[in-house]
Amino acid sequence: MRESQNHCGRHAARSAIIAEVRPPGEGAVYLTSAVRGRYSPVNPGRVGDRKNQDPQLQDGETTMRRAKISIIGAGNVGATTAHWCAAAELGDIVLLDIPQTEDMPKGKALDLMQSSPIMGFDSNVIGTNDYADTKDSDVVVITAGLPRKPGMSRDDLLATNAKIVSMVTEQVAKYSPNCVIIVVSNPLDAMVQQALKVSGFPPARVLGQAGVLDTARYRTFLAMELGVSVEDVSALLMGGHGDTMVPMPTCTSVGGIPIRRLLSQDKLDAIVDRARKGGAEIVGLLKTGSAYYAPAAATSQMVEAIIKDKKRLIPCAAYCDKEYGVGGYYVGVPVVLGSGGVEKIVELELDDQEKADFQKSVDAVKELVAAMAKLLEG
Ligand SMILES: NC(=O)c1ccc[n+]([C@@H]2O[C@H](COP(=O)([O-])OP(=O)(O)OC[C@H]3O[C@@H](n4cnc5c(N)ncnc54)[C@H](O)[C@@H]3O)[C@@H](O)[C@H]2O)c1
Ligand SMILES: O=C(O)C[C@H](O)C(=O)O
Repeated sequence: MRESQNHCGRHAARSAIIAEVRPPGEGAVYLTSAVRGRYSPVNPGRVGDRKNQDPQLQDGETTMRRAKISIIGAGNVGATTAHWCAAAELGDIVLLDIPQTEDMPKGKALDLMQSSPIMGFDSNVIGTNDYADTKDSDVVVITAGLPRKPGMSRDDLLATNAKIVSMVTEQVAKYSPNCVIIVVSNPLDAMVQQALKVSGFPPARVLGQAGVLDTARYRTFLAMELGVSVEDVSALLMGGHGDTMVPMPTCTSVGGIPIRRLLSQDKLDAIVDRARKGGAEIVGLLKTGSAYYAPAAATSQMVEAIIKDKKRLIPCAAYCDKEYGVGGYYVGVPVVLGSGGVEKIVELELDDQEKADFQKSVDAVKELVAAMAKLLEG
């Protein structure tokens, strides 16, 4: 085993039970590593649900282990998300694709594992075509589905991807009833709505990735224009993951300086426009598919927020009912993301222009969801 091959002393110590802790009201929890997985600070409740996997444990004792992340769809976004998650040692990773892809997910997983001695991570990565291997995941990322090609809009993927996301979600919910689902497949806002419906999960545990990516694009273009570090650019975009997404100049600052004091309205408008069309720009360059490095980085940031219960305040596609008066749809809003999934939707006072733009975006999402319902009925 890898454990015994390197850093012998460290691993020898790890393979023994290294500590015993008793969270209030729970049985003994043994912090173990090599054999049963390292203690993960994440989701102790969820991890603790998997009790008695070890026959040596007594009733009520639990085994802590690494967090388990399953990624459905081992294509560009899925495999790259696995890469970022493994490199950040967020947990053990299962990469799943359809049987027609045969051993492809296994090949990608093994390749990633072989980078671990160089990159210095101990996450276990497996590839599979069998949902049984995803059992009891803490987080499941759905990237299954077609990407668009030049000349297509994300909405052109609706019919095919709605069916794929429905089939995938059914299996995910069956094997990991307590997980948090992050949907990435497009058209995003409709796909995450479908995942909510099929999973039957509470809305807090089903969310979509779009806002982190869209905001990252906006921040990148602002940093490029101003010649400053991206780290100093703080920003927010709201609304659906489409051309109607809503930039929020009032929530954009660089080193604490409001953006309007640094850039003319014309320049800001041009940057906003480029961010809105950021996905299409990459599709036009790649020609064979759509962006994946930045989408995967965005997704792994969300996985990290959940796994590490970080309470990140970031934009995600979250189910909004009364919030912002949306009325039961997924749309990009700022949320607090932690081990419970969407733990809070942050409601901002919008100015008149922002309100009108946001409503336009919500209307586009509603139309898409209605079109999906028709397609799935037919
Ligand atoms: N939300 C976002 O910000 C965002 C960003 C990038 C891409 N996307 C979307 O993510 C999806 C994936 O993009 P990609 O570039 O990885 O595409 P890709 O073609 O490289 O990979 C998709 C994978 O899904 C697999 N798949 C298809 N049906 C499946 C099923 N029923 N079960 C399991 N796996 C299945 C395919 O075999 C393929 O390996 C696309 O819909 C794309 O539009 C969304
Ligand atoms: O543009 C796409 O089709 C993929 C993704 O939604 C993106 O924004 O990069």
